[in-house]
Amino acid sequence: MAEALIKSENPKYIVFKGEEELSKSLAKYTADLSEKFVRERGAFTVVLSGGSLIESLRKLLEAPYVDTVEWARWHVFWVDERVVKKDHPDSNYKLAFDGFLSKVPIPPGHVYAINDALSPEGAADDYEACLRQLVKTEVLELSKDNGFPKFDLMLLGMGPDGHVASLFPGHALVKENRRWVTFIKDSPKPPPQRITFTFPVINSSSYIAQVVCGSNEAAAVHNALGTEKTSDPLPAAMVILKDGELTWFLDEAAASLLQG
Ligand SMILES: O=C(O)[C@H](O)[C@@H](O)[C@H](O)[C@H](O)COP(=O)(O)O
Repeated sequence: MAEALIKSENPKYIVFKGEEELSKSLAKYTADLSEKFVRERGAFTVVLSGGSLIESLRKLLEAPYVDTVEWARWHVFWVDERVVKKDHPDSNYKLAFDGFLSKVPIPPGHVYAINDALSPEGAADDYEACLRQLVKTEVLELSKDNGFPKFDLMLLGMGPDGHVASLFPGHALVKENRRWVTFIKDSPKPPPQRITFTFPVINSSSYIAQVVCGSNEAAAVHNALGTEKTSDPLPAAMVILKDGELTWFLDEAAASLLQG
């Protein structure tokens, strides 16, 4: 069992000695939620991000999980995607496919990549239409509170500037409160053209794991999890679940500014 150095309940975060320990715990957390949702409703909707998160899922590809997880019940989405061809090195789909999805028996029809033939506007509309269709077929549930889609689990990363998904500090998109999926053409992190889930969708999730490793992110972690409230919070601090559970998975370096 992966040993946590620190566990905090409010805000909920777990600190691990290193990324290796974190990845073991993240695999168990994800497998446990998969089991719960498959039992409760016969499907598990999982939202991936890009970046280092995919590497941190590697323990799910090992025993016991690779054999025990009901992969056929998984439905996989992206919280954000770069508007590039699916075989482009910048594609979050390619990153996840090469490092994770190609190694487990998730039915290809349950993997919802963007339509890479479209413009950012078109790809965002198309992805939102895909989600609406999945609500009709009851793969995806809607939040009873606000009518936004309610995913079972989102696995999020965070950039050193405190961005989550493709919602960047100071960008107007952080205030989008109508669309489910929107687009950005001037992302400060390259490549510039992306689609992204909006905060009302992210914040309607049942569970979110916010996974952050490394000292480059320590200041943003401190800012997001600190007690000082600011009028202009980082996007990472705007992940707030009213009817769900957010857990931060941190390594010691990312958590280094939290104590003292
Ligand atoms: O488009 C992307 O780059 C990702 O989807 C993005 O949202 C990522 O999760 C963060 O940028 C953190 O990335 P790292 O884990 O690599 O720092």
